[in-house]
Amino acid sequence: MTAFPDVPDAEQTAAAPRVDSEVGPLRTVLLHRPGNELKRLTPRNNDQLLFDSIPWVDRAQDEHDAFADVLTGRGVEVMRLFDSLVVALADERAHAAAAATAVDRRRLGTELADALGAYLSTVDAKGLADVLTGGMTFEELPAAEGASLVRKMHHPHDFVVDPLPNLLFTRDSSVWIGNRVAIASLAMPARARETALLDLIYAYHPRFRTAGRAYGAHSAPVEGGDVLLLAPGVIAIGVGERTTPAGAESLARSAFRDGLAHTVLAVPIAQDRATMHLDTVCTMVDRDAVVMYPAIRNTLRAYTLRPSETGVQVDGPAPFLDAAAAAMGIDRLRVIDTGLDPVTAEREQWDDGNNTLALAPGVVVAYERNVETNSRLEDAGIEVLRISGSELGTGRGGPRCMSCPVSRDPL
Ligand SMILES: NC(=O)NCCC[C@H](N)C(=O)O
Repeated sequence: MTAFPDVPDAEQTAAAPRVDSEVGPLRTVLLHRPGNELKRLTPRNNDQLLFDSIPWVDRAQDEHDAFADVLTGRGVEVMRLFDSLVVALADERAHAAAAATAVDRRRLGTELADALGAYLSTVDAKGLADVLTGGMTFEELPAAEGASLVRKMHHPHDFVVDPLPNLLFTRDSSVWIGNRVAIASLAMPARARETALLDLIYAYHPRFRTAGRAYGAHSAPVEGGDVLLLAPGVIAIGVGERTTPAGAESLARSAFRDGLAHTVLAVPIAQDRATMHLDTVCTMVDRDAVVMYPAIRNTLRAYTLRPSETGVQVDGPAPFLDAAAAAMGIDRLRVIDTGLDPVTAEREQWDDGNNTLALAPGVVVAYERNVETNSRLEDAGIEVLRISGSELGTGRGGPRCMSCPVSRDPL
């Protein structure tokens, strides 16, 4: 007898959502193949939309397909965000809620807001997903020409619905901790609407129907790129450009309350674009090893949070590597660093050399361009599966940023 009669058998036998570590064998991952939203990027809007240059979209798609192929070639089930969204939007409650998230009344005024709402209510799930991800311009809004001042005063290429080019970085918008999913609270206005889409996917996609939630999109800012599951029960949370101290504390409280963690390390990182998330400077490559930007190796510190009878006990700060090893119950965390000389290290850190995605202990996906870091990883016994990322990298994210693990086997 199947647990959910209306859920396809293949999905009922798929790995249950659960992630307890960074390196447990990866079973299922959520990716987003870049689509029309990347075609919206221009030299006028790329900074605001958090891209460093204008990607060649066809090539970015090819690179992403190759990334997905590496994962499927290693037995990983790849779920795609766009397809998952279309499945979720087939439910009319999700469709109505999604359309509402796209209508910005403050920007559009009553007449155009109503026109957009009415139009979106008529499009099918795929058409709505296209607008939600790729955005819509004033000239694309198929409403009757009225006397709307808003329409007259906007350029036809201005956005009625903003595109979401950073959906590519599925790591940041949601994160699985144990058997619960935390919808992130994204700090940058250009990404804020992403969480509404993830919220709908997790609420209405049959695969996630029974998934419990941790934390919440309306809480203080926390982005998934800052959240590292160092070991079962041990979470490191970067605090910098994106995740705030209040966000880290509140995620820690939520994880303690739900029994998902016994220790949380809050790790201050520089509030710069180059180090926007903890996973831009440090990712796990084995049960007891990280690849880390050498410039921070000796200065990275951590506050240790543990549940206490009165709430949460905060100790430190102490050197990150010591605090992490102590929390993980190991003698020491091995460090493989990015390049020998400071200039190479800085270049490869910028190009996401530290941003690896572990498929299993000692097996990672990395951008091929970070030659020095990759060879240092191999010297340390790590298998490196190289992918090209010349176009994908224009959004400033690597293999870890572009993947949200949904299921990993226990270590
Ligand atoms: N975890 C990550 O470091 N994600 C990369 C996000 C890049 C994106 N363009 C952003 O600025 O948010």
